[in-house]
Formats: sequence, C-alpha cells, structure tokens
Amino acid sequence: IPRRQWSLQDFEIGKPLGKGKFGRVYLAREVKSKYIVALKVIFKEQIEKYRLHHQLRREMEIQTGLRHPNVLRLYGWFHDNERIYLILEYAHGGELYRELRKSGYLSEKRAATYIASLAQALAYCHEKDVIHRDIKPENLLLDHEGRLKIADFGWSVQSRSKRHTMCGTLDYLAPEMVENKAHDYAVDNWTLGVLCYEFLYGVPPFEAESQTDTFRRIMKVDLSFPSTPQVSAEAKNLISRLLVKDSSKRLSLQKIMEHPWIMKNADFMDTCSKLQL
Ligand SMILES: COc1ccc(/C=N/Nc2[nH]nc(C)c2C(=O)Nc2cccc(NC(C)=O)c2)cc1
Repeated sequence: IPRRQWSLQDFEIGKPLGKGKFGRVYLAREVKSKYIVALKVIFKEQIEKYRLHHQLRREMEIQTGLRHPNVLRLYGWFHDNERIYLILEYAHGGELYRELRKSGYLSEKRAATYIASLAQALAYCHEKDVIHRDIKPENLLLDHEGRLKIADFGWSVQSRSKRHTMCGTLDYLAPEMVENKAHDYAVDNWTLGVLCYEFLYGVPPFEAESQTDTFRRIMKVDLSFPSTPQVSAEAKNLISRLLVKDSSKRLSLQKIMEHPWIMKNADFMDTCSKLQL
C-alpha cells in the first residue's frame, strides 16, 4: 500500500477481531485496492491517561520500518479528534495463544518451526537495533498459512546508538554499561527459552502461585522438566542453553537456528535460511 494520507473514508470496517489493551481491532478493507487489513483503534484519552504517547509513537516508528516475513507489518496510521488508527497487516489465524490453549501443547515440529521463525525475526530486529522485550504468545499472530508474525511492538525499544560507541573503544565504558548493552539484546533470547518450554509443555517454566514466587524461580533459574508430555532430550538441551542467568552465556540467535533440535524439526517453509547458514 503506497504511503499517503489515510482517513477513515478509505476503509470499509468489518467485524471486530478483538480487544487490544487500549482499543479494539477491526477487520477492514481499503476501498480502492480491496486490500484486507486489521485496523487497530486506540482512544487518545487512554493514551494520555496512561501517558503512553511517546511509547505509541515509538511503536509506530519502529514497526513501520520493519520488513520481515515474521514481523507483522504496520502500513500506516491516521487519527481524528478522539482516536488513533493503526493500519496493520491482517493475520487470519489470530493469536498463537489461542492455538496453544486449544491444543494444550504443541508438537516438536510446530514448536521448533515457531522458535526458528522467532529467532530469524529477532535477528532481523536486533540488526535494526530493535529489542522487542515483550515476546509472549499473546503478541504472536498466525497468518493463513500458519506462519508466525510478531505483533505489538508497544514495549519494544530502539536501543540508543550505544552500538556505535561500542564499535569504538570500550575503554571508557563502565562494565555495567557493556553488560547492560549485552543484557538488552539477550533478554529476547531468554524469552525464546521460556516460549519453547511453554510451546512444548503448555505452561511457562517458572509459573507459580504468586508473582513473588515466579520472580524467585526466575532469579534462581529454578527449571525442571515434567515427565509428561514426552519431550526430546535435544529440545530440553536448547531450553537449558537459553534459560541461563548470565545473559552473555545464552545461546545466540544464530546458534539457535543451527541447533540440532531446530535443524531436525523446524520446517523452514518461508525463508531459505538453510542456505544462509
Ligand atoms: C476471536 O477469533 C479471532 C480469530 C482470528 C483473529 C485474527 N486476528 N488477526 C489480526 N491480524 N492483525 C491483527 C493486528 C490482528 C489482531 O489483533 N487480532 C486479534 C486482536 C485481539 C484479540 C485476538 N484474539 C484472537 C483469539 O486471535 C486477535 C482475531 C480473532
């Protein structure tokens, strides 16, 4: 869709797809091109009330600039007095979360395919200095072919140009700055470990009665594998190499894509990533 000034008159609004955090999402069709999109309607008063103006602006700038088969496209936006409208790619399958709840847990092939897609998408985002920081099943959508799409960059950050200073000399950078930098990117790798566990067992690894207990289990990396469902040793190996406290010791995105469990089970349907390896 060519970039131009959009307005509500350009769209025929269809059924509501669901409620987001700050508004609703509707199926819509752009009148001239007949192109089907998802129109996310956000109420300005909600944004002002929670002072999320800068964050929403950041989400829009970031997501507009990203082009990857596993990242949901933001084609553009417009607003009227009360609302902001985001023109988003329509993913027919909806939230991966629903599929996970319906089937309880996923097959190793499906889980590995999703993890491989996420690793590719995150490698692309990290190349563009974007850290998502909030990858969870609710923020993952599926298209009509079951291909995973990372959505909702509301909590992502464009890492400041520390990278460039990083290319210079480290002499002047305090250790926590360097550690912080590494830590920022690796937070998404940790999350891949959490998601891989949840895809295979149907529950997240550090689930607990209270937030405090979950926090304690995370800080201790209190990881254990239930005896059912049956999960391969390779899958457990990948999870154990991602859920590592020291962020610099987590498996890199590239290493994830080369991991035996991924190589054996992932269906690289959409990208020729095997050739890249
Ligand atoms: C309730 O059953 C559903 C089945 C499929 C959908 C498809 N949503 N597809 C989308 N494409 N681009 C965007 C953005 C969306 C979207 O936000 N969907 C959405 C929003 C809020 C809740 C849900 N719920 C579920 C179950 O998918 C989906 C939405 C709802």
